[in-house]
Amino acid sequence: MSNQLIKIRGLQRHYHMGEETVKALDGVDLDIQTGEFVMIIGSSGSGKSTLMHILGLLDTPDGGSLEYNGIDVAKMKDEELSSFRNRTVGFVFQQFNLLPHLTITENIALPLAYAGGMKDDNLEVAKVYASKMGLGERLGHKPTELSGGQNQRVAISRALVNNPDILMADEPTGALDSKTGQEIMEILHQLNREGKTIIMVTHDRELAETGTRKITMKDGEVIDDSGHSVLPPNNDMPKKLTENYGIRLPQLIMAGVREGLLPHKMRSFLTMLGIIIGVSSVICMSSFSLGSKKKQADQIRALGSNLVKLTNLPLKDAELNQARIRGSQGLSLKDYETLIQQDDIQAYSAVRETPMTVLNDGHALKARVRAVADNFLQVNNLKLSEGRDFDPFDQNFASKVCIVGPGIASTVDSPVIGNTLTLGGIPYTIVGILKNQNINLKGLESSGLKDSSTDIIIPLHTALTRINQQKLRSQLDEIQLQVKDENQLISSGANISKIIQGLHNGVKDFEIVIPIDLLRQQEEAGKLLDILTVIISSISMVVGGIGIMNIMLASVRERVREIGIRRATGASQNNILMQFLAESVILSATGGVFGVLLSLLVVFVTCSALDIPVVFSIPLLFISFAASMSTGLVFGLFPAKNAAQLNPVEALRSE
Ligand SMILES: Nc1ncnc2c1ncn2[C@@H]1O[C@H](COP(=O)(O)OP(=O)(O)OP(=O)(O)O)[C@@H](O)[C@H]1O
Repeated sequence: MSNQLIKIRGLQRHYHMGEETVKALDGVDLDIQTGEFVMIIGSSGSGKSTLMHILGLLDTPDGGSLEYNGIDVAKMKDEELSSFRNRTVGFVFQQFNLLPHLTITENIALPLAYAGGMKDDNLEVAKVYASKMGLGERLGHKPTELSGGQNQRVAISRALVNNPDILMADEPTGALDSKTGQEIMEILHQLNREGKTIIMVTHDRELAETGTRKITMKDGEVIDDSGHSVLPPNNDMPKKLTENYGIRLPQLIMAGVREGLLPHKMRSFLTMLGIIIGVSSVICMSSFSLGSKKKQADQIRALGSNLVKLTNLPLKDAELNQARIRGSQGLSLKDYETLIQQDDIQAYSAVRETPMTVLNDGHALKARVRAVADNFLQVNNLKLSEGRDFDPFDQNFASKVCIVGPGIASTVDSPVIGNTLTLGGIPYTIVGILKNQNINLKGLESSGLKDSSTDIIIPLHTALTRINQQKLRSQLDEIQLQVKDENQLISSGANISKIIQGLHNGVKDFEIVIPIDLLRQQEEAGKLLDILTVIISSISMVVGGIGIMNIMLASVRERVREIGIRRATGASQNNILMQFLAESVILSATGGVFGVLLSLLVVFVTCSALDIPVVFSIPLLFISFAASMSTGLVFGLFPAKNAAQLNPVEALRSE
């Protein structure tokens, strides 16, 4: 059974700096066996650290070969290299390289997280290692609260936590006083006795003698090698270099919040502002628009749903003469009687406005007198608060009766029902009072709907038989038809128009008004505003996204060393990419959540103040949130890629 662990042939690492080439390693041949404690010594700049970094797969050589247990590392992909750093080798550095914002336990648990372990289990394992190193009292502390020796123990615990075969230590006692240094060395010797292969770089000649083997380097070459120590054969199977491996999503999100958001609260908030404004403005504008449209539609329905109205077109005298000559009398009872025979009509009425003086007990009243036929109340969605509707007798025998709006009723002595009003010099008995509709008609003028509060309604037949008709004036001012199906309004309107054109010998002296359709047309016109809102919100999101990209680039720059440490403990390029991507998505998604919450607040407050119904487009809430997340994803990709592509050694060396 072979003891051979590492085989190096002709290893080279050259740095090109302009014209000059620095040969950090220049053709190194070396074999290292399992269980050795190899001390690498040499003057400053002789290539010791470079060799260690290449052995630890933190750096790649320019030439030569490196094999671990017979496996050529040049053929390994990033995931395999990362898995190797995570499980087969543990690093201990002169400057400890601990993450300052993590506790001792979390620092020790870092390689376990990259090995895919569950957070709670990882922390338990980390505590065991910390206790073994005498750090049991310091588990919740941060590295800045510990002494150098204690920090180095933490680093050793972290290097050991995945139970690697090899420990690589670069000047592990360099930053410690001699007594603490001796304690650390004692730990390393103990680990070597327990079977770990240790490769250590040192300047200290005395320390160099304490290993089982000493290698001396100069100018990138091995100039002296004390040779293999006699070791028992190794029967352990080599560790598999790749297994199920990777950091879990909840840990990634937690890390994103703790390391990306919380340490820089103000900066994060300001970065989110673009997203918050974008998301909240699009939701608010859509809710206001939906709310006011709903309000108008509700009001129009309250004033009579499924309504198609025919009115006389206001024509000048000459045009009116022409129309009469061509045989059109304007809207007439004949038109009305023809239309109400149509199958798609469920209720109908005809109206003629009758300007008359109205007297109540000798006092003039400001009122609109309307003579109406058939189902006027039903078609106009009017209800009576008292009394009765006209009956067929009233209509057929031209009764002198009237129904009054609540505004008129309030001016009449009670009991109002049975009282009389004088219309055009003739007394009319009040038989009914209209219920107050409580509708604010502001904004609905274009729909042709009017408030009926000051109306006085009399039977159409009464008006046509008792009141003198003006010359040229058409019989009816308005024909109101209630269509069975709201969806058929437009086609019914077209059909009605065709019939009347026929009856009027092609004279276009009438117009068709469909209040709900008018509203729809207004909505169509309002779409431009919707598009504008979406464009402005998108611009805001892009600005927010650029802000996120900027901050993430700054964050990557600030955390280069952290990236190096993570790579050394087993993070793959993909892990780093995901970590920074998670941070930017968390940033933008949090902005999205704030944006949604802000819009909910603004919409509730504003709509209550303006008496507009609160309407949210639920799909839009989700779309806005998804858009904010995507912004983080898209704009976070570039900084995250930058982070992932950093060279681990250069990242570790950065200040
Ligand atoms: N990124 C780099 N770019 C250019 N030259 C480099 C780089 N890294 C190392 N070198 C050079 O390679 C040579 C070997 O460096 P290395 O760090 O391996 O030496 P060392 O023996 O570990 O030195 P020390 O004991 O001072 O840490 C040095 O001359 C160094 O300047």
